[in-house]
Amino acid sequence: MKNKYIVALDQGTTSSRAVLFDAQGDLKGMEQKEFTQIFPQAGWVEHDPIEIWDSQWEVFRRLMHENKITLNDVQAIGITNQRETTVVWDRTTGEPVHNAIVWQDKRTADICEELKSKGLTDYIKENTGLVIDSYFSGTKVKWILDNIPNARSKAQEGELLFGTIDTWLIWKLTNGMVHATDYSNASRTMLYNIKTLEWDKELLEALDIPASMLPEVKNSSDHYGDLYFEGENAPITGVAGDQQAALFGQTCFVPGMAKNTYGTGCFMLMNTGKDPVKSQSGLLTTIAWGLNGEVTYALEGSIFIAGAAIQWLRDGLKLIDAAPDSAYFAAKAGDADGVYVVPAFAGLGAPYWDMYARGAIFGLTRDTDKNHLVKATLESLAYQTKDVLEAMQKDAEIDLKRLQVDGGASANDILMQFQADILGVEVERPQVIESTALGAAYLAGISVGMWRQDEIAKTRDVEKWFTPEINPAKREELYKGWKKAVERTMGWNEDK
Ligand SMILES: Nc1ncnc2c1ncn2[C@@H]1O[C@H](COP(=O)(O)OP(=O)(O)O)[C@@H](O)[C@H]1O
Ligand SMILES: O=P(O)(O)OC[C@H](O)CO
Repeated sequence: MKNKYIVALDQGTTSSRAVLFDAQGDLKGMEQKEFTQIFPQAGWVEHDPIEIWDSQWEVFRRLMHENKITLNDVQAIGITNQRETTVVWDRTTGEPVHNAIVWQDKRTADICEELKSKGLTDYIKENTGLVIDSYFSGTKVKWILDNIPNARSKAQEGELLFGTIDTWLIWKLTNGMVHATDYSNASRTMLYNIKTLEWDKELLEALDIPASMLPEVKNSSDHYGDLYFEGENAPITGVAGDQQAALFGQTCFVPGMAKNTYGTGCFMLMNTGKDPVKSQSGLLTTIAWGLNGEVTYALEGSIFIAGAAIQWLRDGLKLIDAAPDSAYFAAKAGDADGVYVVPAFAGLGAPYWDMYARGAIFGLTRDTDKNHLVKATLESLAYQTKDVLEAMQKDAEIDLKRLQVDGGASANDILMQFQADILGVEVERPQVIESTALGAAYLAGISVGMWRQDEIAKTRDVEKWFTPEINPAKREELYKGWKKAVERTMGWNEDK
């Protein structure tokens, strides 16, 4: 009889994690490893798929050894991943034909323009729930097939496979036996029809992508295959994109419930139930998860740069030694004193969708110092979140009373307090801010009968609430400045 642990493998944009949960959903151990970010030229971002795999396998092994467990103690394994990031590999050798093209990569802006000029904007919105943007996988696959010698002919002969990172990991974990993804990841490819729940033939044709490259799409809670390690095995039974997994981990099971995850980027998702809600305000319609053949939809506001702006303070400007230090300098500043940082380093996502926007700092005076810059950068995460929340309230026609937060940067109290202030709604931080891994664990555990969805919600614990403290006039004045700043960054790179 196996003991009751679940292992979640969380493959994020900057690091791979393996997380151990017990039967109560309590976090019992975590191992993490950063991997190389490759920037071949301005606007391009790549990862080495082999390094991704090696780092994920290393943290898994470390987790098992550090916690002195074997797969005999593990009921099931969940996988969650940075979404959209695209890997194409050889079916026979298992070798990637190119580095993974990361979700932040802007090289396919021209392919996006072509799709727009073919009049596909409405079709794509209607059927995939997405806007045409280089963010999604479809144009990245086309770029690889167009640019890597012999790739298209090999793909046409059925020799190449495409996958997002979940699919790549499942393939590696099962020794090339399983080529599959889940509904939530499929819905981020811009190749998947979220209404018919099939790969979309018209889009495959428009992008010249052979259907033979595509993975099978399964429930998020389902048996994907088995992982073997040191003579024992455990089933892989949960798979979801990291943002959808976080929505599940935050137990946002009822339509109208929303969470915001502050990682490299920042992603707000609201459960909208069994019917897709079409956004009129620059949000995405996406699949939250699929359970027992039935999908739940979500509205999503995707912000490309959030914690990455704090990394920029650390690695680019060298203003801080570590991300948590941002709280110390921001506290010294008090307020940003009219300074606004718009971190549009990778264009702007929701609700603006401007691939050509670039970052800028506004409102500098002779008095501006390091502390103001740090505070303004932290504030930019909160302002971007407000942009998205306003759009979401409009689309879903609801007034959100509280926002459930998680992810690395949600640990920052100064940021969370400013977030509550600028939104004018309560911000609620759970005990486990690793909601992404928890969500993947829940999906895996449900599949093997360890948990029931209706029981999970009762186990969620809140660690801290942040209540709005500034007056509405001040809030409005600050936000007006932000909107003005954003406007001035838009289209900056259009002529390049
Ligand atoms: N205390 C903090 N204050 C502000 N930002 C933070 C803090 N801790 C971590 N971060 C930021 O959060 C991000 C890491 O969060 P994480 O959830 O691990 O992201 P990901 O899954 O995208 O790799 C980094 O970009 C880092 O700069
Ligand atoms: O790796 P994260 O946590 O920054 O998430 C990335 C998103 O999945 C991109 O859509």
